[in-house]
Amino acid sequence: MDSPFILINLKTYKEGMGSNAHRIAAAAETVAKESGVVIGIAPTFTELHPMSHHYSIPVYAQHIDPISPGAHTGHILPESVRSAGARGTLINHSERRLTLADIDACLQAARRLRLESVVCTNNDATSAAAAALGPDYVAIEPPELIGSGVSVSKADPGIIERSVNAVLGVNPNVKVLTGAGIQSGECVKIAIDLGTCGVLLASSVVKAEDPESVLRDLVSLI
Ligand SMILES: O=C[C@H](O)COP(=O)(O)O
Repeated sequence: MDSPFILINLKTYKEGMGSNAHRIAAAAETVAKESGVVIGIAPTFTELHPMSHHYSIPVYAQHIDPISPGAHTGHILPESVRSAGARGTLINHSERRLTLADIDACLQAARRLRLESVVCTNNDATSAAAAALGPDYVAIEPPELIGSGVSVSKADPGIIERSVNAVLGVNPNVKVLTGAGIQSGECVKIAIDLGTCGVLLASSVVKAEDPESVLRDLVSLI
């Protein structure tokens, strides 16, 4: 079995920018080394290269656009994300939704560039649809729990279980993450016991006064 995976999305929180982004990345690097858990970070686009340059942890983009190099303005070019040192990318985050056709085009770009793909979904039906497109990961996140402080692991374990079954039924090579309100080692353990390989989270780490101690707690039961 692969190592458990924790992916920290810094979103556009002010607490996740500049020196704070470095503080969180350094904490993630320390805790990953101590625990053997893979901890990745998804900073804002302009901080992809500083993060990939300074830290050994995997760095992910928060989004790519389904475009190739050419006459586009104000888009996120998958090639630029790759050359900034990203290991992979989120696709279709709840706060950056795409059409199914665009998700497919983003996945083709990710495969072409050898970027790991994490397609976010909002329920088990969309998890199955995403799995049919063959991403590396599907991340199931009930939108109403995102940033709520209420953990999907405790409030809605059924959606995790149903999504794991839906994804594995469609494509057993796709790994499942879950997210929304994840804040403790107990939340992570429940998610893993339900068949996911880890979690996608943001506010509990990004807004913490001491991100390192939250990360230590998150890995404590796995
Ligand atoms: O990308 C992360 C998710 O949207 C979860 O956010 P949250 O941990 O703040 O609920």
